[in-house]
Amino acid sequence: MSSGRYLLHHGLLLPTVAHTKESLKYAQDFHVEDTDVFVVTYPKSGTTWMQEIIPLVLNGGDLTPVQTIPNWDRVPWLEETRTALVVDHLTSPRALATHLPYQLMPASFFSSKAKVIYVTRNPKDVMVSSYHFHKMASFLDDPGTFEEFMDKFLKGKVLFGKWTDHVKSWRHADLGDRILHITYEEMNQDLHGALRRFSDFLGCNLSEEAIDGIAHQCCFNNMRKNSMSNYSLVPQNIMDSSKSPFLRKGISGDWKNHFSPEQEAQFSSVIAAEMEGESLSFPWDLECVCV
Ligand SMILES: Nc1ncnc2c1ncn2[C@@H]1O[C@H](COP(=O)(O)OS(=O)(=O)O)[C@@H](OP(=O)(O)O)[C@H]1O
Repeated sequence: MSSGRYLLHHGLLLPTVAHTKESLKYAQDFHVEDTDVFVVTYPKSGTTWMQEIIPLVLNGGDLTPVQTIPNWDRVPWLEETRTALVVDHLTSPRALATHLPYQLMPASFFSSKAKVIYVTRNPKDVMVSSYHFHKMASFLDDPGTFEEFMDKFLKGKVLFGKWTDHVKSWRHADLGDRILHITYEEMNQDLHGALRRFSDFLGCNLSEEAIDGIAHQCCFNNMRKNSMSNYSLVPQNIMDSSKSPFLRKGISGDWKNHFSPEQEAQFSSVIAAEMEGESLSFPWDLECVCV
């Protein structure tokens, strides 16, 4: 691991391009408002998609924010350096994103009424997406071979630590009806249905017409064209989309194009062992590699 590119925060690896000790202290001391909405994800699980969706849902489908504000300022990451710079420009209800595990949320979050939407994605597709991201992002170490990256992923020696720890921390969150769990796969399969769930959860009462408009704006092909959301504003020497676009494929199951049967078996057995006793079921549980 290259020194200087990463820092450790409570044992979690974070990229210094976006996080400093000051930004992490800022996140810890952040004053959460009851009306805040947090989009929570393990990296590569659909964060950018939710940074498009949630402002639209909260604004009744008004396209202005997603057409004029880059996603990182529209729904800033709580733990990143930019939040302190843009938070005063957010209108209420504020939408914020975070990759933090539950226990590292700001102290004021736990006593607030803020809502959370937690998006989980098949960890195999998360790993594939992350692998390609490491190839195009110059501020991250080269991922090495797929085999080497899988080893790091399963050991949690990747951004924000182990996928299993992150998912479990938020599944055990004591938040009652303040939290909505959804999967990337459900969103991909039925975006309209997901939007209705978000609208109900956030009390937005969106019309079917508004939901149609939001679904149109948020579909992969349209988001890919939106310079406020496709990371094309980031200079190529920082994110090189010729190596891999940020909005890369946007599908479920791309892992089947990357894993050998042996890798799939090893990956599944490590994840299953770490999720044992959780009694969680996910849409991808019945999939296996076809040989
Ligand atoms: N609209 C839409 N539909 C379907 N899929 C989408 C959409 N927007 C983003 N994506 C896909 O999400 C993956 C990136 O994840 P994140 O946005 O969480 O990345 S990050 O954590 O913010 O770096 C990345 O997945 P992969 O394509 O598998 O690499 C993106 O393509």
